[in-house]
Amino acid sequence: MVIDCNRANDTTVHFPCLITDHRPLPVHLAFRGISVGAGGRKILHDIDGLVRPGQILAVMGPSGCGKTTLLNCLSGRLKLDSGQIFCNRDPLCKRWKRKICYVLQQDIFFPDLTLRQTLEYTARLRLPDTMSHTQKMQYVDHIIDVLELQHCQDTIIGDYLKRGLSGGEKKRANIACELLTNPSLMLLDEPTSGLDSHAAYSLMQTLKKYAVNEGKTVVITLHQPSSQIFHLCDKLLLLCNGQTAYSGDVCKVVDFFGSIGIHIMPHYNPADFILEQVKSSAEVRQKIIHAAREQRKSSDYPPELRCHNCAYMSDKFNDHSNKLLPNGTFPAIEQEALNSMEPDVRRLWLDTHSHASSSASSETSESDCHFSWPTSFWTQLTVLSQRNFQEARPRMLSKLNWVQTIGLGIMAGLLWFQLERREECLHDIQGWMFFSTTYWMLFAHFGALSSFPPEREVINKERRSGSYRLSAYYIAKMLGELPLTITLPAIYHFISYPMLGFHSPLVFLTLLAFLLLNTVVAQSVGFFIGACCMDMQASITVSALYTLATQLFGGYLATNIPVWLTWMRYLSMVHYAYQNMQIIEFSEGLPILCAQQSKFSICNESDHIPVTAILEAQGAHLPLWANTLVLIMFLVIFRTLGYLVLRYFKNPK
Ligand SMILES: Nc1ncnc2c1ncn2[C@@H]1O[C@H](COP(=O)(O)OP(=O)(O)OP(=O)(O)O)[C@@H](O)[C@H]1O
Repeated sequence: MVIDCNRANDTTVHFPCLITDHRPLPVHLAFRGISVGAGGRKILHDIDGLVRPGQILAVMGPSGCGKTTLLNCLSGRLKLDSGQIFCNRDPLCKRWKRKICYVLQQDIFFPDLTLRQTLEYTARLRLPDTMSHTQKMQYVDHIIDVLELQHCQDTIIGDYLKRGLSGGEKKRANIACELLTNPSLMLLDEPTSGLDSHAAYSLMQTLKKYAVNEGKTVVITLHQPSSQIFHLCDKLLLLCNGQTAYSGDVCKVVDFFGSIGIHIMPHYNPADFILEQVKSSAEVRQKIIHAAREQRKSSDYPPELRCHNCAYMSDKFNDHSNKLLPNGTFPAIEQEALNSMEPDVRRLWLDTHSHASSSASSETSESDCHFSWPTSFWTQLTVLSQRNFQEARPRMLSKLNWVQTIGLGIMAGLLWFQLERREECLHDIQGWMFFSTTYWMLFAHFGALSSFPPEREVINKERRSGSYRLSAYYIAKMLGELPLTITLPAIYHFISYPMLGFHSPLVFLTLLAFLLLNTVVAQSVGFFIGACCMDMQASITVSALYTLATQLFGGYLATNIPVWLTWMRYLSMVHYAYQNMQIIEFSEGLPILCAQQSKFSICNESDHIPVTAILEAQGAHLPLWANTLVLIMFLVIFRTLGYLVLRYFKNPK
């Protein structure tokens, strides 16, 4: 049920009409003793932090100090060497991970979709099937409203080649996509970088209002905030070489530095001041880190982060705590721990566990422990097919591609215009077939190869956030792009083949079918190589080698292949399509008349050359059905291999 969500007043940020059942729990986030290493060195060392619903925790520090690494840990994407992360005193588990959104530093989108289309597809994929389409669209409207994106909702996202949204609008779009899932905890990696001071402040203000009004918990990394932005944050975690330089209230940081003899000059931006200190001499840095360590022993250090509270935060406790007793109370050990909590934390903890317990008896209990997809396979397949079609259309059917196809169709038609059915013209008829199959093989292969790297970025981002199944994406990609893949070769065939010489509609359509099958197979191989090679240069080299070998062994350029190399012919996809086109073309219509000085021995007994003699001259023996079967096997094998590579070898962590 959608409840009416009128603005309380003009200044209130109003968040999506919430279905009461889906209103997420506020999150009290605490992390303690986080240590992480990579590449043989420690990146984060014993990091603590705490942030409550409605608050913003700013993570600051010089470049390379470990801010992004910390967010990766908090989102659950990076395994900790040691330390603990708690949401409402629950260890971070799958149930909580689904309530977290992570806005990456890079704005990764499909550049040809408009902002509105991007948000609509995200909503259709990530909001549960229990919501109607209208409700999902209402969510989108509200998000656009909240993030003040109305004026650019129909602008394409754009990239460095096509102008689209501005940098600030892209950042907001990035955040909007994540907010659509109505998360409890938001992690944002440098959302203000690259924005001018006004855009950065305005974005931070929106986030602040959102956090306060909706009770969201926000963790944000900042590089060099203005003092206005700095004071919008409630908590600060200052990092220095992966160690804590300060963890506490923003308003107390200047006093903290003052207490160790580092005083801020009047009218100085405190954010600039503290960053300068953690970037200064090793001696000063050590002094600050030491003071931050001492700060942990002080009485006003949050009790949640102190070690003597370890008992009630232990995994053991939390294992038991998921079970509310039948009489509605908790076991004695937990009751004792509950009494030691601050009132607001206790309330959140009780909410969390009563929610977990009540849902334990319902259908949703499974999804609390195990990951479940927000939408069904069918929904994912239909939405992704539509999105793939819409996203790929401007790229695959661009004006330039149309011009190229029509121009080439006319050129091929004129070059091989109305060829006679004589042995002297045989090589030219075969030339048209071979050219057509190899050209469309290259077009589809390199098209798939070049489109995959940018698309992979978006897919990886969406897979990391658990938006859909890989299988749904994979099938949708094939289905969504199929009409686009076959359009241009079909247009080429419609133009060039009748100019060459038209026998019957059946021959025309069968030749077209093999041309298209060959194109789709080539696209599969391109997709497979694109999925395997992360390096574009390497994938181009592998593709060039394969497609050139395919042409050389296709049966047209070289017919006297050394015996020990004949097996290569069977790896050439063009070979099969080319053979089939010959079988069809030379079996129907007028026969090919022998030349006076014929190279075919059969011409001693007959005045025309049968199709079998033409194929034998090339050393080809497979019948039509066998060539077709091999082409289909190529298609199935490369599509399956592409899926397996993405599923098991290029699985984003
Ligand atoms: N997988 C890895 N292997 C080795 N070193 C790594 C790895 N990941 C990160 N690092 C190193 O860890 C340090 C912290 O990286 P991180 O990206 O967290 O820094 P950051 O504070 O977010 O930097 P910036 O502000 O420039 O984005 C860097 O020195 C980086 O080179």
